[in-house]
This record gives sequence, C-alpha cells and structure tokens, in this order.
Amino acid sequence: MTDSDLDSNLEIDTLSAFKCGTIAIVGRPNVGKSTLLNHILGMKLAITSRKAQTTRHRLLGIHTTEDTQFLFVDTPGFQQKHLNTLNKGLNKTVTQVLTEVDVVLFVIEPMKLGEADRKVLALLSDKPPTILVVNKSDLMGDKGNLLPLIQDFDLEFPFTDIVPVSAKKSLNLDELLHTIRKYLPEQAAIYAEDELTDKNERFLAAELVREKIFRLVGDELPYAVAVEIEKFEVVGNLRRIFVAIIVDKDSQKPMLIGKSGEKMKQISTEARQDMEKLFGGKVYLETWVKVKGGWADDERALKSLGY
Ligand SMILES: Nc1nc2c(ncn2[C@@H]2O[C@H](COP(=O)(O)OP(=O)(O)OP(=O)(O)O)[C@@H](O)[C@H]2O)c(=O)[nH]1
Repeated sequence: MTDSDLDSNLEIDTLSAFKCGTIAIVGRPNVGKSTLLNHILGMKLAITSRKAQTTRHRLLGIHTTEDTQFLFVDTPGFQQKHLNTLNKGLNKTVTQVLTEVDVVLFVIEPMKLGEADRKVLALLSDKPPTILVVNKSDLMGDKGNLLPLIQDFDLEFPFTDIVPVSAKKSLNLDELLHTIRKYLPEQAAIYAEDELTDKNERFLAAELVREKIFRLVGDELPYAVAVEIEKFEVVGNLRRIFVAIIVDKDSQKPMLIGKSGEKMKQISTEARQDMEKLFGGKVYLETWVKVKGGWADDERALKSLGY
C-alpha cells in the first residue's frame, strides 16, 4: 500500500465517520422556527418524551441520516414581561441550553435585524458555533438583496456560517444540515431511528394540547398555563383523553375559552386531529379549564406538573 493509498483511506474514514450532536433553534417569534424544524423532520412529530431521554436537555425532534443524527433541543421561550418563578427558571434554562449545545441556529427573516431579533441575539455567546439562518428566502424577489443584509449581520455577531433557506418550501435544507454536520462531534447515534414516535402517549397528548394553546392564544397567557392529563383510556382503537388546562387566575379563563367557547373548541379540535394522526386511531378528547391560584409561583406545584 502506498502513502497516497493510506491518505485516501484516511479521508474516506473521516468522511464516513458517524456524527451525532445537539442543536438549538432560536429567533424572535414568527420567523419560522417551528416550520423549519417540522420540515427538517419531514413533518414527523416535533416532540418527544422528556422522561425517556438520555441527553441532558429536553428533545424536540430527532433527524437521522446515513451518517448523522441531529438532536434538536428545546429552548423554552425567553420571557421578560412576567418574572415569576416559572419564567425565571425558563430564562436560566435558555441561556444554559445555548452554551451547552453543539450548534445554535439563529433564525431571522430576510430583512434588517430588529429590536426583537437583537434581544435574542443578546442571549448568545460565541462558544457554540452559531449559524445565521435567513428563512423565508422565497419571499425575496431578487437574490442580490441578501448581500447587503449579510454584511450587516456579520458586524453584529461572529456567525460561523450564513445559510438562506425557505422552511415552508423546503429550499436549501440539505445545505443547512450539511453545514450543521460540520460542527457535530463524531460519535455513534444516541437514539434508535424509530425512537421519535416510540414515546409515552400521555405525555405526547399533553404536549399537543400545550402546543395548540401556544399557537392559538396570544403571547402572554401560555406561561401561566399547564396541561394535566386527568384520564387516558384505551378502548380498542379508541383513546379517550381527559385534559385539564390549568391557569393562574380566573381572569385568564376567558382568553382560553374565547367568545362562546370558540377558542377552546379550536384548541381541542386541532389537538385531537394531531393526536389521531400521531396515534393512528380515533380520539375522544375532553378539555376544560381549571384555576389553581399562584401555581406558576409555587415551585412544588411546578414539579408536580412536570416542569
Ligand atoms: N413565505 C414563507 N413563510 C414561512 C416560511 N417559514 C415559515 N413561514 C410562515 O411564518 C409564520 C410563522 O412560522 P412559525 O414556524 O410558526 O414561526 P416560529 O418562529 O416558530 O414562531 P413562534 O412559535 O411564535 O416563535 C407561519 O405563518 C409560517 O407559515 C418560509 O420559508 N417562507
């Protein structure tokens, strides 16, 4: 075997080494973080059980390819308005998560950075490599417009890479994954490929209701809301699920329930449809709102609700 044979063998080894690591997706509301994750995961479920996981952080989704396992971790929303115990805990978690992952994706829309973007940017350190993901590139008519923007961004933060994508149209997502891969450590996969759906259904049902509340009710309420599965019965292919949505104060009830119960109905319908898709069978879902005064300030209550 010649030296050059050896070199090329080494090269093949490095190229095919399996990589596996954690990624956090951050950005101000509405830039398309969830859409991006859902499209990377191929519309598979973007949540997994927090109980059965072996990584330190709560996982949102796993994407496994031939040579890489991408573990997307949750960074609970950064809140400044209401600093109760829960929110303080969440803020601490987000900054901690952002120093512990292997790569951070900072997502923006193709326009100059605004105040809300800068608030998120202020949470980042230059420790894990941070990729600037310019989402919604499909909305940009002339690609040349991106250049002056990129020069601006470069001055604001030492991004390691800049990748334009369209999450909604699944454009350039392969390039993004390829860029992320560069920064993941070489190690074997932590999860089996089918792990994503092999989770506790009670937990997943609660997550789906929580997700709908986040989506359908304004910005302020969700941090004062917890979701408790009171009963979960399986009868043949039918699941009967009874869910209490817990709020802090009576005054928060109308926000959730909406005019003549419209909001609550929408939350339940959309959550039920997702559950049926996920569980592959019919779901009977009953939801109601319960007031538990001061729950967000009571650390013991938080623990009992799984925070
Ligand atoms: N045109 C276009 N719209 C997009 C794209 N990605 C996301 N959107 C839209 O942008 C809106 C916000 O997307 P989300 O994925 O909910 O944004 P998010 O950052 O997760 O928002 P929060 O949950 O509020 O933090 C939705 O209406 C998406 O359909 C894209 O690539 N192109």
